Amino acid sequence: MKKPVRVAVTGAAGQIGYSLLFRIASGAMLGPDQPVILQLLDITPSLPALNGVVMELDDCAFPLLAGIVQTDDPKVAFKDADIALLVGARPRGPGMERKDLLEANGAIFTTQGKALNEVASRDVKVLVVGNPANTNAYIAMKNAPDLNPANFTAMMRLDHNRALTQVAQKTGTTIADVKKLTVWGNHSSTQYPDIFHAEVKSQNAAQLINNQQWLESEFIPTVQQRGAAIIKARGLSSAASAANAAIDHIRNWVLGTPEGDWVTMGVPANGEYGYSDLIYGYPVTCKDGKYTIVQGLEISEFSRSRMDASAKELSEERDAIKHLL
Ligand SMILES: NC(=O)C1=CN([C@@H]2O[C@H](COP(=O)(O)OP(=O)(O)OC[C@H]3O[C@@H](n4cnc5c(N)ncnc54)[C@H](O)[C@@H]3O)[C@@H](O)[C@H]2O)C=CC1
Ligand SMILES: O=C([O-])CC(=O)C(=O)O
Repeated sequence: MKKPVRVAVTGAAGQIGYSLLFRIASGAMLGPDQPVILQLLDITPSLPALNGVVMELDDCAFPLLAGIVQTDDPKVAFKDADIALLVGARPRGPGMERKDLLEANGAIFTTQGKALNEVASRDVKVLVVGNPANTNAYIAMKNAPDLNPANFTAMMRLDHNRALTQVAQKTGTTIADVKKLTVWGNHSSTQYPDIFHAEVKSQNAAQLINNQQWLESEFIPTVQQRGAAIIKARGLSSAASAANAAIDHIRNWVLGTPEGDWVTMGVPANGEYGYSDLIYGYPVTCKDGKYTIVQGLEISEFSRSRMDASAKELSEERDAIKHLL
């Protein structure tokens, strides 16, 4: 039996938490032979609801679930954590952009960055889901100076998965046929889903689809606005698909990406494609628990202007949260 992995999840009593915890405990994230200890954090008023979720986890009798911690103290939740999923934060409502949440949510990531810095495993893999995810990840990273900045990531995988489905549906293929998509930039309406390097059954996706009107007027806006469309339809922001994307992100980071493909992760930019001091959505491959940004892709003017616009928005968000660093 392998040693259990400690997985901290914040906002564990919320709607994403409810879709996420059961799948982690069942082995969907780290594999069918990997025991986990769930270390669950929520705010004090949500602890009774969290206790109800823990009762349900107990009632599932998951063979891989080696322990559960429930707490309102980040230093308890993050103690020796190997993986930290930072979900707990306010969601947006209709008519809001995700960056409108910075004021309400930013400070959460100062406190949690400091707590991770103090008590988490020195190799902790952090995924920020709470919005605005990229800038919240930046805040947490900057408040954890003793940890490797590379271990702080933001969730762009939902955008990546949304783009995969749009391309598969357009080309009448299945998800397994679509490879090497990228969603550059911010998890916001400026993100840039890029099919110019993507492949459908080994053919270049942009050439195969060959429809600039669809690309500009349908594909890109549909992916950019999908979160808002879900809020409009459901009255609540996406939860099951967000939890699924978090599981995909961590599974690939820990267990690797398949040969001949890559995924999108929001990771610290250190000059790649001209961006730095941001958490930016890049194509990455993962191996042995480490990710590597795919370098050297040719970037057209069409792509560059969109990638730059998203970087500009991220640098504006960064300027707005200087007081939290
Ligand atoms: N990056 C992405 O692709 C996506 C991000 N999100 C974001 O994820 C976040 C959570 O969404 P939901 O689960 O739907 O919201 P929710 O409101 O259902 O749950 C949030 C939970 O976080 C808790 N919480 C609030 N402050 C906290 C703190 N300081 N520490 C620990 N827990 C805290 C709340 O008590 C609540 O239980 C939102 O910010 C949402 O916008 C949602 C979908 C996709
Ligand atoms: O749109 C929202 O606010 C929730 C979210 O991040 C998404 O669904 O991509």
